[in-house]
Amino acid sequence: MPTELDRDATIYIAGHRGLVGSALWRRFEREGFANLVGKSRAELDLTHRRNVFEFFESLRPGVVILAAAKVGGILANSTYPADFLSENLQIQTNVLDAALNVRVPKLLFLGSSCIYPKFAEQPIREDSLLTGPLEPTNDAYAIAKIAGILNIQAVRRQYGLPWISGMPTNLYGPGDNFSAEGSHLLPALIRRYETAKNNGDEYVINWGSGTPRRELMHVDDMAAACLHLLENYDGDQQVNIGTGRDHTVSELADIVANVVGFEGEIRWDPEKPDGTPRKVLDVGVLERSGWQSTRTIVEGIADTVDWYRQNEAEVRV
Ligand SMILES: NC(=O)C1=CN([C@@H]2O[C@H](COP(=O)(O)OP(=O)(O)OC[C@H]3O[C@@H](n4cnc5c(N)ncnc54)[C@H](OP(=O)(O)O)[C@@H]3O)[C@@H](O)[C@H]2O)C=CC1
Ligand SMILES: C[C@H]1O[C@H](OP(=O)(O)OP(=O)(O)OC[C@H]2O[C@@H](n3cnc4c(=O)[nH]c(N)nc43)[C@H](O)[C@@H]2O)[C@@H](O)[C@@H](O)C1=O
Repeated sequence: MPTELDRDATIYIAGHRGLVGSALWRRFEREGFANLVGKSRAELDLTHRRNVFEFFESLRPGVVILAAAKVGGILANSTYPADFLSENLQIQTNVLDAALNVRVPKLLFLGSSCIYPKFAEQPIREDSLLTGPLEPTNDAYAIAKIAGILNIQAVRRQYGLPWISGMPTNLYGPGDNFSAEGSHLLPALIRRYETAKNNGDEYVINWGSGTPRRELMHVDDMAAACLHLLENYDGDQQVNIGTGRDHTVSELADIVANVVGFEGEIRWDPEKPDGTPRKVLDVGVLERSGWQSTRTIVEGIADTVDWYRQNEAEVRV
């Protein structure tokens, strides 16, 4: 049963300065929500349990979206698994417990497509969760996210609150982290190619073999899907959020090269991890609920390259 969110509700977007949180903020503002609340990590560190409880007791939000997490690309995840597991468990347990304490009526928890088994049948359906071993480069992060899904299901069962979970595919867009070592594929490529073009370099070196396939979604589409789910979905099972279309890393690199205008050679570094060979989501549940992604990958990358060029001095690196 669709339920429109009250445009005057107090909506706490945890992680509102990140890639996802800032896109959610833009989307909700555009849709007329008047009481959005965000706190930077410096203002409220979500690993500090007591502070998180006090914040929720004073704010008593009507809607919470949990987009705060320790996030990084394949190398960051495989180099710092203990940090990814511990910080994410702390952040989400504190936020979900504090939200339960004041009985927040609507809540969306965000995980990631890496929760699914490394060799899950493609496209990956929601019910393939916990049917096989995880991809080792991000298993610690994935376990924290799986705990979050179970936390939402447990609250629904024990307390009857209509909280939900969304599992986005790989995302990109304005506000991304463009760090050379810590970022995801697309921001890394955009910065590398733009720098190479500006420096007149003859070649760039990308990671791995270029053969893995990835599904990439523009973060503004993902934010629209999140609002849609909050208004149109009330179920126990996590919902995949993606486009349902994927490309090889090498194809994505060629698109970035074309959009940026880099004409040099592309080399590959086999010492860097490839990660899972393929993870394209089955987006049937999302589409049957009434939302579908329409932006093409070329449009999305062109938008992000424009944003990068206009904000190069301030991007996160
Ligand atoms: N990026 C992607 O490709 C994908 C992301 N997701 C999910 O989306 C969510 C958001 O990711 P994304 O926006 O990319 O990540 P970002 O790194 O861009 O943003 C994360 C945000 O979390 C905040 N944060 C981190 N640690 C703490 C803390 N201890 N206390 C308070 N705030 C904290 C940061 O705050 P501050 O800015 O103040 O430091 C930042 O705003 C995550 O749950 C992630 O799993 C899912 C699939 C793919
Ligand atoms: C969203 C998801 O993101 C992470 O998983 P991932 O999909 O493997 O992430 P990625 O974007 O970093 O890499 C995708 C592919 O791209 C190749 N690749 C080439 N060149 C660069 C490059 O320069 N940087 C990066 N990062 N990758 C590169 C790289 O070798 C790999 O084959 C999870 O850890 C976890 O955080 C998670 O949930």
